[in-house]
Amino acid sequence: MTMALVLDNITKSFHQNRVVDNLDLTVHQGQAIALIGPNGAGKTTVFNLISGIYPLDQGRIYIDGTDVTNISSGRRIRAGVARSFQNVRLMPYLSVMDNLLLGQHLQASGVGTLLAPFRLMPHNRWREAAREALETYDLTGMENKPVGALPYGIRKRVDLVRATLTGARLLLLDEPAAGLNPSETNALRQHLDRMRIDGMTLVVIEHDMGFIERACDHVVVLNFGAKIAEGTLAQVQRNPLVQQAYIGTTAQQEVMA
Ligand SMILES: Nc1ncnc2c1ncn2[C@@H]1O[C@H](COP(=O)(O)OP(=O)(O)OP(=O)(O)O)[C@@H](O)[C@H]1O
Repeated sequence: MTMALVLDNITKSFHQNRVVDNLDLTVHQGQAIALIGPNGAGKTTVFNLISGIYPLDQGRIYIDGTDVTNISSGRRIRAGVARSFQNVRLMPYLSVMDNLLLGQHLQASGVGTLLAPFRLMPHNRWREAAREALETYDLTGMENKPVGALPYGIRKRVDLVRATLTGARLLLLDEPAAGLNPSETNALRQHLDRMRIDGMTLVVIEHDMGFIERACDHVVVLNFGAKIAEGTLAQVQRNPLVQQAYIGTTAQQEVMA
């Protein structure tokens, strides 16, 4: 099975604070992994390390078998990593279509980027791909609407479509279900399943255990930057180390449910 992501013994400290501690993680292509842990456990930092925002202190990161440890954030995007943030980062005054085209434009390199402003070939091809993706993700008819006027759940879905259009094969999702109502959450799960069928690999930071149970097949638990458990959600919920890590936290009830 192809390994979409390998974290090989990665470590990161800020000043004297070891935030990611000798972390090993392997994610196979098409898998959806949840990264959970109490506040401050290091989850966002792991995303920042995978996407190349911060350099590692130690260890190596492989994406699709390629060692990306020393390559820039921009080149990692071209290597197939996309990220969806908790606060949707789209241009609110631009239409859905323009946001999607902008995403494709920023990701592209070489001749395509040069030709795009002149509305030559790649631009039309991108527009066609964007239209198809909008249809696939149940957003038909939305292309001319300004993003800022759309309900939050729809904006999040547009953000997901933007990520798929970058040609990403590994998607890092930061609390994708936060702020969604139950029917939007259900639709999100179905869309993520579809992305996986298409070969996308997902790593998800999420606090909603019900969502994790339905959307992810493997759960990794961090505490103080170290992996303390992994397995199915039921397995990690039964783990005494996990229960101990969450004691006294606001998420205690959810994790031990
Ligand atoms: N750029 C930085 N400089 C210094 N400390 C940082 C930096 N980024 C993160 N940290 C620290 O690293 C630790 C882990 O933070 P991180 O945001 O990765 O945790 P988290 O598990 O995502 O938490 P949460 O669930 O609250 O979002 C925290 O103590 C945080 O203060």
